[in-house]
Amino acid sequence: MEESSASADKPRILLMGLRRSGKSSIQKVVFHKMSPNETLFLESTNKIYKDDISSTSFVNFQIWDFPGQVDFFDPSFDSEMIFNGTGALIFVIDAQDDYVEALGRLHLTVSRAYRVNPDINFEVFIHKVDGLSDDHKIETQRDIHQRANDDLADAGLEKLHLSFYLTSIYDHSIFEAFSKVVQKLIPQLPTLENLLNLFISHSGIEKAFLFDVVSKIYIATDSSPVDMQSYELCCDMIDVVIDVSCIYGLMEDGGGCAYDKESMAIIKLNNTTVLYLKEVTKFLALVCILREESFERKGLIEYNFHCFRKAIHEVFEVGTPPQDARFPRNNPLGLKYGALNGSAV
Ligand SMILES: Nc1nc2c(ncn2[C@@H]2O[C@H](COP(=O)(O)OP(=O)(O)OP(=O)(O)O)[C@@H](O)[C@H]2O)c(=O)[nH]1
Repeated sequence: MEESSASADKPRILLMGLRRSGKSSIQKVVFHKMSPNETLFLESTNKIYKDDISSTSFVNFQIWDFPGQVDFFDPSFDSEMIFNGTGALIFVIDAQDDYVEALGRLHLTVSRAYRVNPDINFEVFIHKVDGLSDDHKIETQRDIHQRANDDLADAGLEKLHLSFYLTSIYDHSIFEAFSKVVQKLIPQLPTLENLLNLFISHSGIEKAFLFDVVSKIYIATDSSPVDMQSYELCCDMIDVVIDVSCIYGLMEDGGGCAYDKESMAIIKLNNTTVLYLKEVTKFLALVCILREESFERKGLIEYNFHCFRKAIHEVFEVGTPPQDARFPRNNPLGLKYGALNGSAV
């Protein structure tokens, strides 16, 4: 396959693992909105499948799905070319199967890749955990963690760091894990986090996520801890907004776009919580969770959102964080604080 130099420059995420471990399913569910049940009919991948998702997603990476059994000793396997320019290598282990063989393969793969490019982030997805009880999940993770690191220590590769995630395509865990993998590859992450912290503290918001709309990966959030329930709620909101927009928002001839500059939604839940979604860029949306009483200061939130959106555009356009020289140090965005009577000060 001919690659343009632009796409060759993008950092790659490699998905590797034994046959039937779930690689293609992960890719289809996260990036192509395939429903988990449909993956039962996926055929086995026989050659490297390169999926460039940058035209639909903020995630400017290529995802390479490798066929189950790559033969590293095959001369046609050019490990220099493949591992150089790789940002993250995700190794998928089927937790419902006997994983001894997978562990051997994991060791072979990461040690080979590390020798070519020690800067790769090595991520291990302990996958298909939907079939396991909670205790069994913890035990499996502990066992895989221990054995994989023992193998590395025996080979003198203590510096090679593996990160582990429990994942399944049948819940949000796969999106959450992919979010973490992608976040590590975003150089602007600390800036985004700071901007989100400033935005929520000035606007009385409890939690805010910056989402890649098409994949529902969150590329950043404020620095308060993420609880799965909040994340799931925000993912569900994106689904609702996009689905309603697809059904009722497009032109009769099918023209238009389900997600554009005008996209925004407010959902009030029956427990005094409000969900607030607004377009930030072509691919990104801000999704916030806040209390009903904070939402009384809607004007303030909208003003602060406007400043936040502008700053995000600057971060990505210029590629550098807003400079202190241009923004006062204690309030780099020019945000306004909400007073208790609802007016901005
Ligand atoms: N229970 C469960 N099954 C899964 C999960 N992910 C994938 N599967 C199933 O695992 C089977 C194999 O999935 P594939 O995505 O084809 O696996 P692959 O690793 O791409 O396989 P090759 O192309 O042969 O290398 C399919 O029947 C999927 O439905 C999961 O999270 N939970």
